[in-house]
Amino acid sequence: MKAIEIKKLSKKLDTFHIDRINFTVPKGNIVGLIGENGAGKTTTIKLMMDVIERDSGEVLFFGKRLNKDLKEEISVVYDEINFYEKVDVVKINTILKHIFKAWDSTKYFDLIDRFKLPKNKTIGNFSKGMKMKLNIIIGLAHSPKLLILDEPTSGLDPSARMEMLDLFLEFIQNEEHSILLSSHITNDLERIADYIVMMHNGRIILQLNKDELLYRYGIIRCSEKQFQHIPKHVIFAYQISNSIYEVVINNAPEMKEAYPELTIDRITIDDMMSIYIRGEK
Ligand SMILES: Nc1ncnc2c1ncn2[C@@H]1O[C@H](COP(=O)(O)OP(=O)(O)OP(=O)(O)O)[C@@H](O)[C@H]1O
Repeated sequence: MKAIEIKKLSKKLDTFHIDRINFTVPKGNIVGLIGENGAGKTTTIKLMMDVIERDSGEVLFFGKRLNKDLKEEISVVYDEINFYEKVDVVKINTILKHIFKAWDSTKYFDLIDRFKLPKNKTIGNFSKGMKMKLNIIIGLAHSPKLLILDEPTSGLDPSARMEMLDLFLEFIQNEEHSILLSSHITNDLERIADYIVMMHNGRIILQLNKDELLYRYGIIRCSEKQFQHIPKHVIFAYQISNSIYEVVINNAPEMKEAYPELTIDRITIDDMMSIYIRGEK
């Protein structure tokens, strides 16, 4: 079962084009959507949720088009909070329990305590990180099956980030829950994501199981002469700095056997993205 299935989703904005993107979020999994600033991650999420009207393509949640009932089962957390400024967390509970059918006040206050958010301050006096935590807590307290998070950890300090990642892992434990999470912090995704979807210039350039990605992809640092021997079809991207070629390849295990003289290092998702963005394809 797929929690999300996106088929040929397209949208032309002024100078930017979301170009026939396809990807899926399998139920019970965490999918990390990564890409540089302006790659189109937020626009994609807004198109999925009908916040922006799409030109073409289809988005299915649990096999169905978005409707009122489905919206109850999906939480979308954007990286901004803008309408709760004058109230405190207690008042938010009072408001939202009347809005969401499945609002869980106990879960909400448990998480408020767990993340040490003050009960006596209005949200306008919260720090950016505190607002971000609150946003995520609200997202979880209306008991969704699917959580969609846009840059959820970017304003958090390292210990809060780790705690939030643990919370996401707890959320998917029952195998009925799924997460789509956009982030620049690829370390976070390496830690928790089951699948990685890479976006660049409004297109999906790669989607793969994370373990397979880290197993299959590798990085070769070599001379130009050695570079000429690397079969072109295994090259994902490369860049040249100070006459050293840094080459991202898509079949490290086979290349290690075929070219034992080459040193093939493990790759990070950061390296992959930055060489793809700055280098040659
Ligand atoms: N309403 C709009 N009208 C015109 N262009 C837009 C609109 N919204 C977004 N864009 C453009 O779409 C592109 C993608 O923006 P988007 O916010 O989706 O990127 P992103 O991957 O989420 O970036 P970031 O990591 O910086 O948040 C940008 O070039 C942006 O200027």
